[in-house]
Amino acid sequence: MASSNIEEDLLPFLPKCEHHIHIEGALTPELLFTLAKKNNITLPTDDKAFTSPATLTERYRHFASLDDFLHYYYIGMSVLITAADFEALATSYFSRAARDTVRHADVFFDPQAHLSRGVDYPTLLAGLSAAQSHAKQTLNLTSELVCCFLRHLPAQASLATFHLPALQASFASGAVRAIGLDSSEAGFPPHLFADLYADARALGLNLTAHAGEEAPPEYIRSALDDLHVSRIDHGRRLPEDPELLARVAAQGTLLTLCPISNVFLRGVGSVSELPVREFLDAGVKFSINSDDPAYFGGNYIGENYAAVQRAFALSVGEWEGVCRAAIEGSWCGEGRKGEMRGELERVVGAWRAKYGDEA
Ligand SMILES: Nc1ncnc2[nH]cnc12
Ligand SMILES: [Zn+2]
Repeated sequence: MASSNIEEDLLPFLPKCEHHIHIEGALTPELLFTLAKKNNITLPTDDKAFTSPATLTERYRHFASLDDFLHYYYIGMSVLITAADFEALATSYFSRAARDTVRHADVFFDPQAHLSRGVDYPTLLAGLSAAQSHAKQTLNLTSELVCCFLRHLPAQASLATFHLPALQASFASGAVRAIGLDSSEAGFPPHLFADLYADARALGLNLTAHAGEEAPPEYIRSALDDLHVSRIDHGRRLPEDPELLARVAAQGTLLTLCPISNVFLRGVGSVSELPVREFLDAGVKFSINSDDPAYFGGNYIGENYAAVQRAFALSVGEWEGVCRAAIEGSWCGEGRKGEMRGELERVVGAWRAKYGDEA
């Protein structure tokens, strides 16, 4: 039997599903400067990081926390004005993701951060939808949109935004089939958003929320009990509550882990400190994702898979399980899941035929 290196011989070929990508977090410094120029947006003059794409890239290597990152994230997205800008952003993400064999992506976007700047919802949705159609036709990459609400703003504001006619129309048409909760975590517990999630649930939307990225496991419990989410974004602090860990495993809730993000935002010192082995041992389902790849060293999903392999040396069977959980936890149709299951079987089967059962 030939000898194999899983990182090089298997991971690049696995059909991947990305569940935790903020489209605004895919805005590269280069595109940011290009759009700022095109749209006559003045970037902060009192911060030397905004001198050039190179200085901004360098600044992004030194985030002190989630909130330090969010400061740059909200400034960055101020360059997005027209439908074409949103289309260019999403197309750049989809093209890059396809190179990492992403077959399906559930993509977050932050409407409140655009509406507050005077960008209307139909404009941003037109741009994102055009990029989605193009990716489906040309890249074999399907996607769904996840409308995220900003938890640092009053819950009443998220409810008012949710009930705007333009958002309601996007839910009714199926253009947007899910909601999420993001931005600063600590001090903004999920239960504050129970009314929003109750209304979204009544419409049959899929539900997720960031929890346990910086804040303790009580936030994960609140997202489950008060918001009734079917996924938890991050959830890295779950093992601090063993009883909750057992419950998440038993009920099959999917965590959308973002290993390299957690290092860039100083939640952990290195990927090896994440509880990936605990999750595997306890039977907790998770997917592996990039979060805001343009802000985190240009590390997209493939690099996150590789980082997990370097830190935890998963077996081929374990990778098969991770990819299967990601497929089953995706918010795409059954037909698409069937295609991805088939591709996963073919890729793992070809690997086993070449290298043996667990080389
Ligand atoms: N990692 C993250 N956590 C919370 N909100 C976000 N918005 C964009 N990226 C985020
Ligand atoms: Zn996130």
